[in-house]
Amino acid sequence: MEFFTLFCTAFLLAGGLYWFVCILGSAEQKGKHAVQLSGGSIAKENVQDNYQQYWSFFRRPKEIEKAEKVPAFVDTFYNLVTDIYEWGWGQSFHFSPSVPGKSHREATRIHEEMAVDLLNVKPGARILDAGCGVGGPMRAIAAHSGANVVGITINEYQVNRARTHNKKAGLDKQCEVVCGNFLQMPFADNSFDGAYSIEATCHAPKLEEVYSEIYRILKPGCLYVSYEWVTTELYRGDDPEQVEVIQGIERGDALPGLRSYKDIAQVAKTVGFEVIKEKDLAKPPANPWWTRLKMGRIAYWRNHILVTVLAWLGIAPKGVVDVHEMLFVTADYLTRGGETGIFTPMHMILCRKPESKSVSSST
Ligand SMILES: C=C(CC[C@@H](C)[C@H]1CC[C@H]2C3=CC[C@H]4[C@H](C)[C@@H](O)CC[C@]4(C)[C@H]3CC[C@]12C)C(C)C
Ligand SMILES: C[S@@+](CC[C@H](N)C(=O)[O-])C[C@H]1O[C@@H](n2cnc3c(N)ncnc32)[C@H](O)[C@@H]1O
Repeated sequence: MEFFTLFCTAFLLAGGLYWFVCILGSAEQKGKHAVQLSGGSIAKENVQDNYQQYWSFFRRPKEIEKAEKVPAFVDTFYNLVTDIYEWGWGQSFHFSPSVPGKSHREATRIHEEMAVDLLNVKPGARILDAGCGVGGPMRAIAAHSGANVVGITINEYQVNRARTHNKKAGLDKQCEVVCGNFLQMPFADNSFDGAYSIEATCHAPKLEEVYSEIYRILKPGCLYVSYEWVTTELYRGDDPEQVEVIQGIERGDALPGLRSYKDIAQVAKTVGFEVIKEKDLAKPPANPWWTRLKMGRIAYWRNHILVTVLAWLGIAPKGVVDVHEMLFVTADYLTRGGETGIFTPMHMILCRKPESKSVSSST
């Protein structure tokens, strides 16, 4: 009898633990499980040190001004956060307006499909995803449009994750992933029929550099759409509370400095684009994008306990607790940025590379 009681208790405890870690702990059906959390390409024992290194960029503000150091700093950031993002958010690392009656997953897909619809590309076209993450948008866009998508990301761990997901989804023929810097892309001039970037170019120290690269690889007459992270017309740089929110967003999201909405079209024109459309997709009638962050407050606490226990057991790297804590704080700054309207992660700009000027034949 005693053995039976012991057996039942152990069975219930093991079942409960499995449910807590694998069912509750995974917010997305196909995301990572909590037990698989890693530091990306960083060895388990070095995660904590790399987290400290990440913070040192902000402790010494001069470092961040050195533009050439930014891609390496962004790479470290994505080693630290990629698994947590996938586990707690899904395979698309961006926001989208909430859509009444639709799940987060559906709202995300709608936002991604809108990008490729704006590009007006035909099935079989070759399009670029600048800053592709683990490829959530790339797969949705390839499936929706029939285009062949080439994604580029600075982070090698994401390249491997994206390739694995592409294969699993049966989209590996249509989706290619390259590890590289979008400030110096390994692609020929005039070789793409369209390009998009979703919440990625905010990591570029100088927007001109990434926009001019995208301009270079696009065929004349083709379109580029970007969803940019910017401060809005409501942002006041002399209000300490607002400055704190914006700096909080920069620190928790590896941003070398948020730009103003006013700068985006200006930069696009400077590198040669014609600006066709510009719109903050977060503005009403769109529903708030930040509710998904707010509604997960209980889930955050559950995740925090889970991550702490897994690190204590030696299953997750120690530094993962710090990274999770940092994201928890960042979620609050992002929510405040959204609620006050001083920040948007979806300032959309649609541009065209002009048709090449016809060369008049000499007589
Ligand atoms: C475009 C970028 C990333 C945007 C978002 C995908 C991420 C920004 C903040 C992230 C998160 C914050 C809180 C985390 C939570 C504490 C954890 O338990 C589960 C994951 C989070 C919800 C996580 C998920 C991704 C974000 C929403 C930037 C970097 C340019
Ligand atoms: C917030 S994630 C968005 C990913 C993807 N667009 C999505 O929505 O799921 C930003 C992406 O930009 C990439 N990135 C940032 N700086 C980069 C650079 N200099 N070169 C290439 N990729 C970069 C990151 O590696 C990451 O994949």
